[in-house]
Amino acid sequence: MNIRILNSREDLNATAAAVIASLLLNKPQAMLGLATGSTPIGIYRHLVEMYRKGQVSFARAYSVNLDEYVGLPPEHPQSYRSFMNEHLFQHIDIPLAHTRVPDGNAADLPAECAAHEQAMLDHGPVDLQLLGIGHNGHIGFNEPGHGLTGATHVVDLEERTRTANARFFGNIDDVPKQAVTMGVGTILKAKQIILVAFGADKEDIVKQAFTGPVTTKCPASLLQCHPNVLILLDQEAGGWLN
Ligand SMILES: N[C@@H]1[C@@H](O)[C@H](O)[C@@H](COP(=O)(O)O)O[C@@H]1O
Repeated sequence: MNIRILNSREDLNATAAAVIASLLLNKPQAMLGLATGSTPIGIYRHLVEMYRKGQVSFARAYSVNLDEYVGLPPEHPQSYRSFMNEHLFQHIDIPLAHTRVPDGNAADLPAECAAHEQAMLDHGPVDLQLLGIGHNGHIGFNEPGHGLTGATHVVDLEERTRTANARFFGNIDDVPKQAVTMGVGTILKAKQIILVAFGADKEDIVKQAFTGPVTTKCPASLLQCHPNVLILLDQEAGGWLN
């Protein structure tokens, strides 16, 4: 596990974008595992800028997203499909047919979960998985528990997670109670993982996840078992290392 503290969020965003761009230079058909939430927005902005300057192309790349809310149609403004279109896909040259966000509105959710896993078999494995971290240590929507499900599955969201994400919906009652998420086993199959965290409110959970015990009570701690993880932190989230 390689932990780097960057001087600013801009440095952090630029560093993560540069790692993704250099992967695509070496392997244009790479499969990217992508994340949502506020954390990756700046990284996507950098990638769009690099694309506009001709420094990176996604024309042959594939992408697969970590998660999606259950019950939101893809065109819902708060769906993660809408998020990805708005912040990345509609600004770059990735063919939309090469992008996969779970369909949380599918009539047969177990079949949708299986199809998500199959996409990673067909075009993967995931070469690089980008991750944020929730305040309770969740990755994707894998909430802390006595056990974790390995593969893509439907999960009940913790109230704390719904509250944290209510800022995007305006009203806690509008936040879905369930999500489809890659499992921790799915995430650990990625060849390389970059976890990004910024802000003082992430300091405690980042410290716990990467210096504490490996435990399902903190799903991000399982990343300690992966051979190729890069943790990128700003000064605040990495304050415990100073
Ligand atoms: N499912 C997402 C995660 O993929 C994300 O990493 C996390 C942190 O979000 P943020 O980046 O907004 O702090 O919460 C969300 O619930």
